[in-house]
Amino acid sequence: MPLSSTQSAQPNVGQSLPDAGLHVAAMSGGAVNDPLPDTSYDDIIRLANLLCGTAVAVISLTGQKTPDLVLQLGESLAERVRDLSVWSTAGLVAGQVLMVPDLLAETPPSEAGHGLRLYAAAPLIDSLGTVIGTLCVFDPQPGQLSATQQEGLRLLARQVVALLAAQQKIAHLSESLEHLEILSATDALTGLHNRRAFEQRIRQEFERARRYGAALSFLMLDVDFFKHFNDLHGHQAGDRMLRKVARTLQAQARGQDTLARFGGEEFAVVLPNTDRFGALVLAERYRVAIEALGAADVTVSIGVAMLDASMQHPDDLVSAADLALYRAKGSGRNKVIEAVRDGDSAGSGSDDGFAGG
Ligand SMILES: Nc1nc2c(ncn2[C@@H]2O[C@H](COP(=O)(O)OP(=O)(O)OP(=O)(O)O)[C@@H](O)[C@H]2O)c(=O)[nH]1
Repeated sequence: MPLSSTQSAQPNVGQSLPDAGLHVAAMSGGAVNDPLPDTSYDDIIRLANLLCGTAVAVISLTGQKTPDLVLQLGESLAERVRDLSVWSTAGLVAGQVLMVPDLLAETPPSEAGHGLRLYAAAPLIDSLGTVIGTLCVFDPQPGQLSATQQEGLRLLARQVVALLAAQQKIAHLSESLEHLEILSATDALTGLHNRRAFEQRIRQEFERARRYGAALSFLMLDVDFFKHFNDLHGHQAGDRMLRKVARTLQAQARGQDTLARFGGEEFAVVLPNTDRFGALVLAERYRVAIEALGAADVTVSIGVAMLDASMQHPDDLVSAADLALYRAKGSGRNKVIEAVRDGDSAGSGSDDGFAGG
């Protein structure tokens, strides 16, 4: 990945001299991400050329292969730059600028086709004192950098290191932030969405469904007699069972559905674009899957609610499902019961539960 884009097309320095003022930036692949604008590196490269009166400037990171360097400088010159850096490790570590007044004098004629003669490199030294690369300048004319130019190049090299460090810090921070965001939306016990993430999702889906007239259904599930399970097997076994229930529900869920732990032994499922029949079928599938676990007779009761015109707030949908769940509990548990719908007099779905299929 280049630290900066080239100002013009890739220079073929193996065959012709680059235009005066041309600058090139290169680095070994993928060491840093891109949160800082590449123009920062462009500016440094431009400054290096202005300061030194040179034609080409390159930021090169060592330690890895440098395909971009090869691409931009040509095989033979890239090789030469690497060799020079190796030769001069001692000088570079001391922070000195390495200068070769005439590369031609040091290069076998067969490899001198790049046409660049003056070469000077300031080391990029990280906070541990390790040389991590160079900021180098090249020119088609042989020559020398003055003491002031060398000092300027060294200072610019320090700015490159500062930019790289800032870039790495930003990348690290954004990784941590991403991790925190995931953690803050996840239920620690089951790995499902937590209540907070659920509330955000149901709000979004509620608004979306009302705006576009789309179907939206919601399930509230509660593990039956879970207090008894805990009393019998202990709280830790209870935790394991909740994880198992969560995994089982997850295995049945579709990609668009949001499965969350609502609290305690209660789970919630938001079903976008799902009508009444689809929701009842899904709920029955969940119920059967938990029953089929055959684990210590663990079952779930499920209340099913659909968005209707009377509902003004996501809580209305949740309350409707909650009431249906209450009826499922009251009518024997291990049941799927549909909420009373707008316009129903006595409510739909008998308390005998839904027989899906
Ligand atoms: N192990 C474990 N138990 C929990 C957790 N959260 C809630 N519980 C338990 O779940 C039980 C819920 O009990 P109740 O609300 O009386 O309901 P129930 O026993 O499932 O009975 P019904 O819902 O009426 O079928 C309580 O004993 C809670 O302590 C948890 O994270 N881990």
